[in-house]
Amino acid sequence: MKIASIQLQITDTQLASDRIKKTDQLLDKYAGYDFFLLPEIWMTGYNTFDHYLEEAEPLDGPFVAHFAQKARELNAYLFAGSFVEKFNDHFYNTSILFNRQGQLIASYRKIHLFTYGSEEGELLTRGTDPVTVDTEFGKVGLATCYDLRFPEQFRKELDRGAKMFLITSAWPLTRLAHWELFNAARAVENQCFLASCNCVGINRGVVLGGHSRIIDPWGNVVAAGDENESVVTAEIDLAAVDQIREEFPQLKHRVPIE
Ligand SMILES: NC(=O)CCC(=O)C(=O)O
Repeated sequence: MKIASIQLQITDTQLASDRIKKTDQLLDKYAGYDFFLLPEIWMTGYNTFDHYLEEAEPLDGPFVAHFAQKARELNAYLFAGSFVEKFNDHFYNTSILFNRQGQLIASYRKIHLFTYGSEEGELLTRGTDPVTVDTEFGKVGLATCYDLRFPEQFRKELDRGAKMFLITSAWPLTRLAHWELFNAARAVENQCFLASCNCVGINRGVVLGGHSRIIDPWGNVVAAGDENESVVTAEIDLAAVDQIREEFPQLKHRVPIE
């Protein structure tokens, strides 16, 4: 599987339409790849909380339609990151995954909303269900940024058969050490691949940390970004998951703890 994590730069002066245009251009540049990732609430800007409600869209709105078409054009899986979803009178931080035909095969509403210096928890409703979904490469589990701190969500996804975690993020540079640690820990403890997509740039005074990663089930960082806009790429084979689980069967040694 050829995978590309599009580590977008977010600045306060960009228009949403320009962000989409730039993203389309970056995606087109990597046509031929099998799997793409984009960051968290990148169209609005994660820290642009005063725009959340006005820019929110339903799941059958233009944002989702646009990237369904893009996945179809690219003939690739596209984890288009997250956007502010409006459903009835509620708003969610919802990430979306399309298959090669442009079908929306999974949507995930962020469970652990971030409240530390963030308005996310006041504006949005939290999701309740972890999400896993089959792809032609194996089952993947979805998660969003702050979720990384909650290993039980990833265990649940593992127990549902996940072989790779896809993480969409807007994680700040000030806690880069935590980001690197949790990316690796979630991969190693579950013997899964993990691919993450973080943004870079300065959004409402918050310096975003980048360092998107692709990590194998042994914890090796196969590819990683820095603090600049870039596309982090790798070629991986999810068969390595079964191989490593067989060679080092830690998951068989779990003891139920009440
Ligand atoms: N967007 C987020 O969820 C930020 C999470 C974060 O900054 C942290 O966990 O630290």
